[in-house]
Amino acid sequence: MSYVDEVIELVVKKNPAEPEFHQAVKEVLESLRLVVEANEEKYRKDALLERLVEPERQFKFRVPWVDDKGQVQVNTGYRVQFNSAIGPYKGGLRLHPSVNLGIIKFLGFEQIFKNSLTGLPIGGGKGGSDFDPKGKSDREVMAFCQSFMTELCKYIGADTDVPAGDIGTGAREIGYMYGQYKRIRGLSEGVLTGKGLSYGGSLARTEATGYGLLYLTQEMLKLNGHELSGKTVAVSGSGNVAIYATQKAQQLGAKVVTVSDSTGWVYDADGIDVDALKEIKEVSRARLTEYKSYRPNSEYHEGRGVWSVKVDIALPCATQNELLLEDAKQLVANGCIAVAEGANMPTTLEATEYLQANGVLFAPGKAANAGGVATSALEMSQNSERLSWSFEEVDARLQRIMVDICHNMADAAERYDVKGNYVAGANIAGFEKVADAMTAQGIV
Ligand SMILES: NC(=O)C1=CN([C@@H]2O[C@H](COP(=O)(O)OP(=O)(O)OC[C@H]3O[C@@H](n4cnc5c(N)ncnc54)[C@H](O)[C@@H]3O)[C@@H](O)[C@H]2O)C=CC1
Ligand SMILES: O=C(O)CCC(=O)C(=O)O
Repeated sequence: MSYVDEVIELVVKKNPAEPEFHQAVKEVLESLRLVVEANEEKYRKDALLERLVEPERQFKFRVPWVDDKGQVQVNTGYRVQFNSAIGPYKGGLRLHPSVNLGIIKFLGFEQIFKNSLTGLPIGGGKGGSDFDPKGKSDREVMAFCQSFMTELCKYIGADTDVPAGDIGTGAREIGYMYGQYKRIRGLSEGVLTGKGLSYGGSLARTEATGYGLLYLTQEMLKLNGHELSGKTVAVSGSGNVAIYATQKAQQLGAKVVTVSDSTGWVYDADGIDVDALKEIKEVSRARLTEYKSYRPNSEYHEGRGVWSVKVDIALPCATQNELLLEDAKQLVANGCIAVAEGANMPTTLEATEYLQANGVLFAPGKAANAGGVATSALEMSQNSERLSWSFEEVDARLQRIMVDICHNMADAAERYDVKGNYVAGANIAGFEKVADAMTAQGIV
């Protein structure tokens, strides 16, 4: 059996009931076959792959808090510190009822290679809780965040592990967590990113993941003789990534015609109204059913369906495994030319393979959504030097980083004779740096 297959088997055996983690490991290791074969003797002897798939450390903890009725609620908190070979652990905190250890491990594993691709010195980590912020009052969210940080603060720090936002964790939650960290540890430091602008946040971090997704998509199209301007785009999700992806796509001359949430989706033939979307999701924290009151000519549908719309480009920006094989078939049948992942692992393995086999340009999340964490690293730099850069400066750096990522993944694919396979290219380019750093630092 090949070394890659042995390690995939080991991961499944050692981590049963963690299907998302298996999926992420398979996707990465399958595309590293050629690199691993070229270095097999050394990697085997050093158990490099076995070390890569085993988190350096993981925490699971109780999070008790009191709801508005005076009832005590208990959630489970997680932080997985996956790999620090190239820098302090870095990655978001997901607050969603579906969160479990396997989901945090898949996200943490992806984060290792994504962070490496940014070219910045950040290792991979991820955390979160099965707490559901939906429908909770501000006071309840604060009570949860304070309790969560009371435990988490023992394991994080500006030079060790720097969490940030993810699904369910936005500026409000980061604010409450930062306040509690400072209260307990007495340190005003860049321990979290995505902070508010009045207490150490970076301009453009809110926009960064969505904007970065479009910078990379635009470059990928350019490399393949297409342009973004004039294209019709389907976006899924309506959270942080989806909103700013929609905004930047429209600024760059494309038309976004869909957005979605966990209960339904909107089709707006005239192009999504970003101001209305922001009002509904960022201010009122309401459902997409509200969109029709801003745009009477739009359509609202229950359930899923954004991938059934005829578009040139698809940008999945909601959650994992939301673009399935039948969706991929529909996109291909409708003439879609490119898919770029704003979310983490939104496309199943079978759907990815189908898209690639049918000539659709496919940018994997670890490259396409790396602009968020890259800008978080820029926030860390600003915190360390106790300065704030202008929006234009951060945005210009973000653009450069995304263009570089695009070229690095394309070049790595070419080097290994899989030209145009950006899944392989991103995995190879991300892996090479981490493997090199792990090797240089000895058996740890
Ligand atoms: N916020 C960031 O900077 C980054 C986020 N990501 C990824 O992007 C994706 C979206 O994250 P955010 O926009 O930050 O979160 P968010 O909480 O702001 O928005 C999440 C969106 O996904 C939808 N959603 C969640 N679960 C769903 C489900 N089961 N079915 C259908 N829709 C669902 C929600 O309705 C919402 O529209 C996630 O995969 C996240 O890991 C990736 C890189 C950075
Ligand atoms: O900004 C960060 O540190 C993390 C963003 C994140 O969670 C992600 O890239 O998936």
